[in-house]
Amino acid sequence: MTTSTPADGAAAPAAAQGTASPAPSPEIRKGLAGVVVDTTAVSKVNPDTNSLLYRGYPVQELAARKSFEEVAYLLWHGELPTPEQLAAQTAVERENRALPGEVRNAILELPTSCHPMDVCRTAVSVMGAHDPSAEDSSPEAEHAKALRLWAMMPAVVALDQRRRRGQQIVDPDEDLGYAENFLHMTFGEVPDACVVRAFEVSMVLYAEHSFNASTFTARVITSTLSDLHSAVTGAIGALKGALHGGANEAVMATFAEIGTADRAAAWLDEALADKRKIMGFGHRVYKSGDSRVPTMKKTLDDLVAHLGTDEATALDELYDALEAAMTERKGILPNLDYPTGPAYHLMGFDTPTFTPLFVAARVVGWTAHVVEQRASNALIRPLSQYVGQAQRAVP
Ligand SMILES: CC(=O)SCCNC(=O)CCNC(=O)[C@H](O)C(C)(C)COP(=O)(O)OP(=O)(O)OC[C@H]1O[C@@H](n2cnc3c(N)ncnc32)[C@H](O)[C@@H]1OP(=O)(O)O
Ligand SMILES: O=C([O-])CC(=O)C(=O)O
Repeated sequence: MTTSTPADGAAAPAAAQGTASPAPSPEIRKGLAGVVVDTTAVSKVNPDTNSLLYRGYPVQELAARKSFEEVAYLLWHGELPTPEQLAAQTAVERENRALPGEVRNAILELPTSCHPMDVCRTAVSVMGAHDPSAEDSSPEAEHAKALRLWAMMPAVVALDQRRRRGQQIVDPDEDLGYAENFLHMTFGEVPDACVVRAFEVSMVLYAEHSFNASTFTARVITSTLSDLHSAVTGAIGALKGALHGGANEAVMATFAEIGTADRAAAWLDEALADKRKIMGFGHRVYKSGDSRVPTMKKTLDDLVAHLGTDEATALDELYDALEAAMTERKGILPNLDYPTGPAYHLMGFDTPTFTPLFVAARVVGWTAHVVEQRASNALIRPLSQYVGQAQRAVP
């Protein structure tokens, strides 16, 4: 026999105390949907106006006018940097781009068959084990660790894609900006400005998104007074799933399954009949469109026009056909993972590298939230309603 009780920690029901009233049922919000759990000053997601503000600035304006480095500074410090502040951050970022030997060796020991998100997770864990101030949680130490971690992530992602392709590892180039250097380490050369710009826009758009599942994971871990690298390691695990960051690579699997634009509607009807979730569509917070999609779709279209290949045009047509069919059948709109998937493919990244690219950007948001959580901490520990066996004697 199973029993249903009030939430653990709640007052015992009157019935259990010998009176007749039934046990009150606690309100359960599955998946914490619609629950406000804390305040934040890092970003504001507004589904009513389809807007996203980073520290008060509209993200599409930041994507158009600011570098990813400037946006990272803004998210960490609350204000855009002065030229001196940016130069100081840039100097530290460039100094820390090369992976320490122990991180590089740990990656090279992993099987090339493991998922690149496992590589990211392991790399961050090893960075934490070797970080001289791993256990120092002062705001200064946390910012310094966040900056080092952010600076090293491109080398992790690039090294892993190259080793899986059997290519020689490319060292960072201190004369290049963040986005150019990332692409240089991955592809052995800096691509055209249009590709660099598209990549940088994706980094800005992916950098932060309030209390999404991976950021909340980082905040839960921080709330126990654990360290920053543990919080980021856990967040990477949460981002890997297909309902969150893993959707950007799942989008490419969908496109591969469909093949061509003319097959999109029929494919969708069958997938929906089979009750499949269509990756890259839908969102827990935005119900009438993701604020970031118009900017990223325009960036994808620019990339397609710039490349001018049949493959790029066909991919864009397939994108439009599936979006139109999904809007018509279900009224469910694309999220950011929908345009970033094909954009990363056209830039030349392997599909399993897409979610690690999301990590490289979101590490900024995660660490901004770690600092915010620590500054005003309360252990995150919700209640549950027990529905298991009633109390019984051990035989
Ligand atoms: C950057 C990011 O992390 S954005 C999210 C990336 N994830 C994805 O793209 C995965 C696909 N999308 C989904 O699974 C969902 O839309 C989520 C998980 C993102 C949001 O889910 P929720 O807010 O919990 O919405 P929920 O799952 O309750 O959906 C409501 C209804 O819409 C349907 N629905 C939502 N998204 C989809 C989808 N992508 N494909 C098909 N149906 C969908 C659900 O089946 C449900 O239908 P029902 O009421 O008939 O049962
Ligand atoms: O907010 C969410 O739930 C998911 C998302 O779009 C993100 O993390 O960028």
